[in-house]
Amino acid sequence: MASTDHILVLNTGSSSIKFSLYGNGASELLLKGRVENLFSGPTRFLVQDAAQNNVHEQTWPQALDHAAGMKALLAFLATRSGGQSLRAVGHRIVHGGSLYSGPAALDETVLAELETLVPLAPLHLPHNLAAVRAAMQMAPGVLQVACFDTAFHRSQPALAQAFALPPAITDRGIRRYGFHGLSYEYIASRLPDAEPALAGARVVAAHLGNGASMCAMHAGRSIASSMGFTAIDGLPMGTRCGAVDPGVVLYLIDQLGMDVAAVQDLLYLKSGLLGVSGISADMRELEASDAPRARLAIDLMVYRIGRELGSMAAALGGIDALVFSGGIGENSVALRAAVCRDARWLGVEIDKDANAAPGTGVARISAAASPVSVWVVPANEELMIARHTMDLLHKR
Ligand SMILES: Nc1ncnc2c1ncn2[C@@H]1O[C@H](COP(=O)(O)OP(=O)(O)O)[C@@H](O)[C@H]1O
Ligand SMILES: CC(=O)OP(=O)(O)O
Ligand SMILES: [Mg+2]
Repeated sequence: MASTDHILVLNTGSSSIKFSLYGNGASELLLKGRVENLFSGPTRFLVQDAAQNNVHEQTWPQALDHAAGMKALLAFLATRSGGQSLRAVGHRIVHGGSLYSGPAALDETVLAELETLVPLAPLHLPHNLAAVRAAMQMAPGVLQVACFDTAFHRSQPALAQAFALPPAITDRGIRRYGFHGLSYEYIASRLPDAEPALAGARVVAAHLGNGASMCAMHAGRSIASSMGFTAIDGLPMGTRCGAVDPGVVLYLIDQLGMDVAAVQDLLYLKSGLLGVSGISADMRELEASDAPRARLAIDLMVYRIGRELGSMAAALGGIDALVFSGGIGENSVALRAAVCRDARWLGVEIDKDANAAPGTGVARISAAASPVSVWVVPANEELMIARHTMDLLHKR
């Protein structure tokens, strides 16, 4: 590799590990890779260069866990020269609690603090922290930076972060945080390039991937999020239920005799698209299925997105733009069409052809006369992490 000043970014999600390697600070993408289908299998590891040529491909007939996925990823990175110019590793850390409102250099003290937040993000934080430890071992002495999903939402008004609970409870950090902040921050950074007027606009963005949430942004700052204390709140997701009446949890424990582990397993891993359909957590499989329960799972997701959109518009006092991102938001033509159909009352008018083929970059998919513009913005949490990591590196 000719370039220097490499930054490695690790994005450990609930079912995948993504990485990006940047050269010359964060300005040049060198490699991008993804270990996917962890737990569900068959696990696949694909690495592409900046021109999207496949440079490494590996599949396993079975399902790998995060540790085995990380091992394969590190083994691949070890085969690449340029390790000597690795300046920093940036990590996506899903929860920063009330402790962190911006990127932080990772050390044992910070790791110990983050360990205390594991119950707030049981599907993500253990894997995030394991990735940090693996990277520390791979590159001892290299700066490791935590970039938090929650940080972008700390600008929300106090009311948006509050639960109607007594202070004795809320003082213990039990409040709304919001997630997918790195994705929303990236979206906020891209929209003004596409349409300068959006810099000061009221925007609702939907990050619809395995985890799914929505965010209301005003002038590029988060003012409300569909996710709250944990990443189960809000929309139904691949395997997570989204918002349920808290009375359901009490009933599960008190009347159905479920213990905490069983409730956690149900709400985080056996609900959402998978739970409702009984078929799959994968939107592609549900869209390809004729089963009525597959249809129901998709309809429920679309319905909840519509309800949440109304709530976000209320928080913003109106809406100027709607953005789709994440694996489902970027790729499901049918879901975008259904959400926009239900949002006509807000002034959303989609352009059918543009929606059917938005292309690969930031794309406008609304009709020219639509009062609310609609956009597809491919998610890029990794670039946001690389930028934050470079900033912290320069400050040191
Ligand atoms: N062409 C497609 N059509 C519909 N859904 C898709 C398509 N491609 C990917 N998806 C969906 O995107 C979701 C995964 O989103 P992604 O953002 O990649 O996940 P993660 O949160 O793990 O990063 C899955 O439900 C998958 O089915
Ligand atoms: C916060 C969250 O839900 O993340 P992911 O989409 O990676 O599961
Ligand atoms: Mg995701």
